[in-house]
Amino acid sequence: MTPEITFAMTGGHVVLDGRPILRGIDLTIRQGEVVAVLGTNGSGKSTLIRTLLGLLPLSSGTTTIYGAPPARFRQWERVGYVPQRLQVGGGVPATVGEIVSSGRVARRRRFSRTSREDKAAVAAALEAVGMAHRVKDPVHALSGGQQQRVLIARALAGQPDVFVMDEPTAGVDAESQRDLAATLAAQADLGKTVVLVAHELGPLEPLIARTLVVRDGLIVHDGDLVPSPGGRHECDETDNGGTRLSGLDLSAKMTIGTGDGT
Ligand SMILES: Nc1ncnc2c1ncn2[C@@H]1O[C@H](COP(=O)(O)OP(=O)(O)OP(=O)(O)O)[C@@H](O)[C@H]1O
Repeated sequence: MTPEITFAMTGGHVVLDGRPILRGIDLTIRQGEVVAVLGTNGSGKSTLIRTLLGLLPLSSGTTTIYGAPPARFRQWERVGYVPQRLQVGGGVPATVGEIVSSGRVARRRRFSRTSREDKAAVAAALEAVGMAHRVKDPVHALSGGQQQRVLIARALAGQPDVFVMDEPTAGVDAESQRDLAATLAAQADLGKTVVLVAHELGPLEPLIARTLVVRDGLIVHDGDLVPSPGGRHECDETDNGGTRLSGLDLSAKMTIGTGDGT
């Protein structure tokens, strides 16, 4: 049976502040795929994943999450989003435990109390990112990399069907990157979809089955990431949309680590 379609975008254009940022994206991601979105700063990677999630509106084209346009999508418990940065509003100091527990909200019935299942999922997620010992600490007392791990735990706690991660390894130390790779490998084995934006794949690289390269708001490559003799990585040349990219061109534009994420 063909896997369910997680995301489908057709002719996706996004204009921000009068500037075209996405300029015609056609993309289908099926359940169980592990996809890396690569590209230079400002190429449109975050815009693409935020638009897939309905956080930014299309100026033209269509996009769906599990078959529904974002505005009509109701199964948010199926989606785990890890944004680039932690944003805690209201000036109230939230603890690590509270942030991770908030990942369960979409799963809970309105006004229902935290269940044993909720507590177990939160504890397992904190354990997976090595932050269980900081559960009572305010998130603002954590380093950037630790905050990133808390955001990953929040997504894990929700036990979603798809993880959408915007630079999940940014600022995260090598050991924690390896832990994340192991965690995501286990999720992929469970048939979860993973879409992640990265500048350096590091230990995540063996998981990646498909690579999208975004340049100037277009997907200029959709396919494998192939190792180059120099130890760095570059994409093969069967790109999408008629733009032919040489490996040299790409590796000059992107830094894709090959080693332990250091
Ligand atoms: N809210 C916004 N209003 C106006 N322009 C925006 C907005 N958000 C992003 N942009 C612009 O859109 C372009 C693409 O930004 P985006 O964040 O998608 O890039 P990116 O590929 O994720 O970059 P990075 O690797 O630096 O995170 C940039 O030129 C950016 O300045």
